[in-house]
Amino acid sequence: MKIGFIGAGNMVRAIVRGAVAAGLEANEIYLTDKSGKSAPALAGEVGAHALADNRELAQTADIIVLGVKPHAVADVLKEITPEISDGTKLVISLAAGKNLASLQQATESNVPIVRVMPNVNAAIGESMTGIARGSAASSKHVEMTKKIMVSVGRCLVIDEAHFPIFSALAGCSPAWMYQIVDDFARAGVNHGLTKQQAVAIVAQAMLGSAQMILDEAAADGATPANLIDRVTSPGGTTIAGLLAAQQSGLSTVLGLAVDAAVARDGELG
Ligand SMILES: NC(=O)C1=CN([C@@H]2O[C@H](COP(=O)(O)OP(=O)(O)OC[C@H]3O[C@@H](n4cnc5c(N)ncnc54)[C@H](OP(=O)(O)O)[C@@H]3O)[C@@H](O)[C@H]2O)C=CC1
Ligand SMILES: O=C(O)[C@@H]1CCC=N1
Repeated sequence: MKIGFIGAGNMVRAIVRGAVAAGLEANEIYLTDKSGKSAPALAGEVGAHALADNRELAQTADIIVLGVKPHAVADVLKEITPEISDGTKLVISLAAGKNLASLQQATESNVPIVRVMPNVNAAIGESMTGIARGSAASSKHVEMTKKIMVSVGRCLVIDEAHFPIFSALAGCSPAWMYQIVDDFARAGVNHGLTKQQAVAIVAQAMLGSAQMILDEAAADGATPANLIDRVTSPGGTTIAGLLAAQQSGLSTVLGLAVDAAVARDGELG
């Protein structure tokens, strides 16, 4: 199965690197870009092929992944429509905010389209990816999409109505997690650690905490709130820090970040 990626930016690089590391055949991957630089660079790095234009890519590939920014998606779909209008090729869109109806409208109604929301942790096989099926796509197309995305992390087939919140919690949140680590690390620097020491300490704490949340939920249904109670000794340091953070609006701030991302998602469509 030949997979063509239109766009070779941050998200496509993450998926291609992760998928090739997981065993996807690089020789079956085709890439295009706008500048003529990023696709050859990525192709050279992993052993894939860079092609000169999107129509050639659409002719060549069996699965076409739209990896351009949301505002460019409709034009790219129109450009490749002559190559995909017979409905034999699967189109996968990564674009935030572009719903299945608008994607379908930008091409022929029989073209199978699957909408996907991955995240950049795909590069290390740790994406959390949402998948929704378009009106012309079959369960076989969903399985084909899952096969690619499972190679770079966990997948959930979700109702398309949940894409905006999924996009905030899974697509955007890595940036927020990186910000949280950076903020904690700066506080560590303020207390005498080097930035490198502080980042390593906080990143390991975040990694271990995420794994605990998943493992404990699977083992006995423990929630993050249950885990918090195990750390907060009565009269201790953790409860002092937790209350200070809550009094300064930590929960409100995180909720506002999610609300802003969901609102912006609605504007991109
Ligand atoms: N970044 C992320 O964490 C996530 C992104 N997404 C979605 O993925 C998509 C890509 O985002 P991201 O990778 O961050 O964006 P980037 O800006 O990093 O990459 C966009 C890519 O599209 C290429 N491009 C632009 N126009 C064309 C065109 N007409 N034909 C071929 N290639 C073109 C650019 O080429 P060139 O390199 O030459 O400029 C670039 O390689 C977006 O729709 C976004 O919503 C989804 C989930 C997470
Ligand atoms: O910021 C964005 O629009 C994209 C979608 C999710 C993560 N990055």
